[in-house]
Amino acid sequence: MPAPKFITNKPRVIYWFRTDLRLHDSPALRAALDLNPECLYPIWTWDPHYVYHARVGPNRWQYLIDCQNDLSSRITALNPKSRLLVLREGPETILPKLWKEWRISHIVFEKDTDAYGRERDEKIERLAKEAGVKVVSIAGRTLWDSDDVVERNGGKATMTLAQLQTAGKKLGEIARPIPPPETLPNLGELILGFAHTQPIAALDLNASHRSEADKSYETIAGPNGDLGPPTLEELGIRPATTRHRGGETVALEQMNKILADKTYTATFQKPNTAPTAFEPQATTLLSPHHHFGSLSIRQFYWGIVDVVEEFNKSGKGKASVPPTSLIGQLEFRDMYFGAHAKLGYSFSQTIGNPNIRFIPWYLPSVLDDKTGRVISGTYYIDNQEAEVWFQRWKFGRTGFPWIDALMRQLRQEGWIHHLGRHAVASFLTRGGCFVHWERGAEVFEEWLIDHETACNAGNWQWLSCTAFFSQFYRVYSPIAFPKKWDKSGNIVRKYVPELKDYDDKYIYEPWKAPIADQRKWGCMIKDDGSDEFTYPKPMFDFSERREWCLRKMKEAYDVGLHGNDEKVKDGSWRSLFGDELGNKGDVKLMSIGDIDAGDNGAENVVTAVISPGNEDKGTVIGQKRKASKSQGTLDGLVKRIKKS
Ligand SMILES: Cc1cc2nc3c(=O)[nH]c(=O)nc-3n(C[C@H](O)[C@H](O)[C@H](O)COP(=O)(O)OP(=O)(O)OC[C@H]3O[C@@H](n4cnc5c(N)ncnc54)[C@H](O)[C@@H]3O)c2cc1C
Repeated sequence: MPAPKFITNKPRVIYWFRTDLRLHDSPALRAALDLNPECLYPIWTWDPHYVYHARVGPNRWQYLIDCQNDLSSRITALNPKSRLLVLREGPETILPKLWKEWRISHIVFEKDTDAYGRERDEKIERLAKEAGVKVVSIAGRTLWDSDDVVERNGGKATMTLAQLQTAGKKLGEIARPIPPPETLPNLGELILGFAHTQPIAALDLNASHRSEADKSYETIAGPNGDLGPPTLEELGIRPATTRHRGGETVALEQMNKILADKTYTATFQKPNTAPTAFEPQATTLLSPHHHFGSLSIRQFYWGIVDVVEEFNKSGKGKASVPPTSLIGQLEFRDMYFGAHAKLGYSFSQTIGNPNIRFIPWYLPSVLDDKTGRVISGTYYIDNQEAEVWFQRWKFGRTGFPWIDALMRQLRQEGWIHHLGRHAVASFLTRGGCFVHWERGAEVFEEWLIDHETACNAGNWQWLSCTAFFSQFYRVYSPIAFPKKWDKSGNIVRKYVPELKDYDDKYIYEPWKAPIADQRKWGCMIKDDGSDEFTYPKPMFDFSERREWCLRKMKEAYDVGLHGNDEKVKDGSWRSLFGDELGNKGDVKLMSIGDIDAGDNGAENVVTAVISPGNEDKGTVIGQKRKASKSQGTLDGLVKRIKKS
């Protein structure tokens, strides 16, 4: 295709916002402005991949919309004739039309090393080449370009902090942040005279969060025809419940407040921050801003470095250092990005991943026969009891108040402290339920406002001792661990209000309270109901489960298989383990979407019958909406959870 003709010789630029919803310290935006364009279109493409195939609950949707509205206002503050343009169409179809219609010469964006992001961008680059449009893609999401990190790590995934730090040293000093632009070019004319391509209706992993049908693809420019950011109503998504708000303005305020507390910033040590603290929390809560790029990681990094230098000179004491310091936290983030950048899709799953130990967890994922990738939200229910434990864990009904408080905080607010994440992840996997870490990672994907594939998958691997960390005998107690931080259990009183009047002595172990006291404190510990006057008994004996899990972990470590071993892929691993797991049987269920996240949750349970003998290959021979087979105790549990 011949190159488009331009009226002037100046570039006409699309700036494509994706992982960088900010104006400050954006190397890619700077590159776009350095082109000295005749016009600049700041756009966001409403990509069906994220709308339907990534698991996103109401709180993260709201956070994204907050970021978009704030960005749009900040753009308009610099140029009243400009704003963020949200185009309700996927990038692969809309961009070629825009290039033509708007006579675009360049498209500029922040580099994305996520597996899907890379695949999408490769396609866009091909299409741009065909259309004679120049592509400028610049790293800015991490301290160092993750591809450069991998290269300096000998072409390997960064699996330890030391590897990241060594690669970082070779790459040299992290660039200082770039100041925000003082002006922005005008938009070009906003012609949208082309046909709108709507996505093909496919499986919607977020259906359970919608109270109405998604209308976001009805028109290209949204209900007001102004290309403004959508609302939750337009998406049909239920209202958000989080108090955490997104956007560059809030992010910068939050960061500046943290940096102004020089002692906190300089002496921060992650293991000394209380996971039981919630208002205010003990750590920075900047992770969702880093995820959406509403706060530049380098801006924060250099802010910390400057404070640390000043603190060390002040004679007030010695600043903390990695891995426990704030800089250490940012380095961990880069380490996971380096691993993900190298391994792509296989980073976030066991099967096919050479770095992940194989543990025969319950509720393993179903794989796509063609790609070998996990089909998000689908798994084998190979053990009914484990499925019940998993659902009880997810909805905060385990009977262990510490675990339930955290899981309810996560669902309600979309953020929990790092050590809280440790506690619930350890409990679900190697320290209690022995459920696959991929199940937990999916729940986090759905509910976290800071969900980041690299960090989520990487940290779940760490906590389940499948990669990055191997001390599986270090298990978090759901009683002794929170007691160490908060004897009176304020976090439980806040998020498990049934127990708010319990005495400190029983707050983490309410089942031990005498019946008369249970009555006096207005909440009976029993399993046959879930109203505000009852709270369940613990779903298992924790000590017994811990011992059982430790035995299984030791066995798996001794067997020594990894995600890329043939025995793991073909299912013959079973012959190497004892039969205690019981994950055999001829009919398996898998569920797509959510068992129960809302009123229509049960509608979204999908069952699939797996042909006997094909369990390991994941061959689905029949699939239909709504459970066709009684799920026994599971149904009862779902009903009880819904009632609560
Ligand atoms: C099971 C599990 C799942 C997790 N999933 C995610 C996720 O999806 N997205 C995410 O950003 N973090 C994730 N984390 C890492 C960590 O818990 C959060 O980044 C952190 O709690 C965010 O709170 P904060 O901003 O107050 O962190 P702070 O302690 O204030 O740290 C500052 C920044 O450093 C980064 N950071 C800190 N710890 C980590 C870490 N362990 N790994 C990667 N980056 C880190 C974050 O960007 C954070 O904002 C997960 C941890 C666990 C154990």
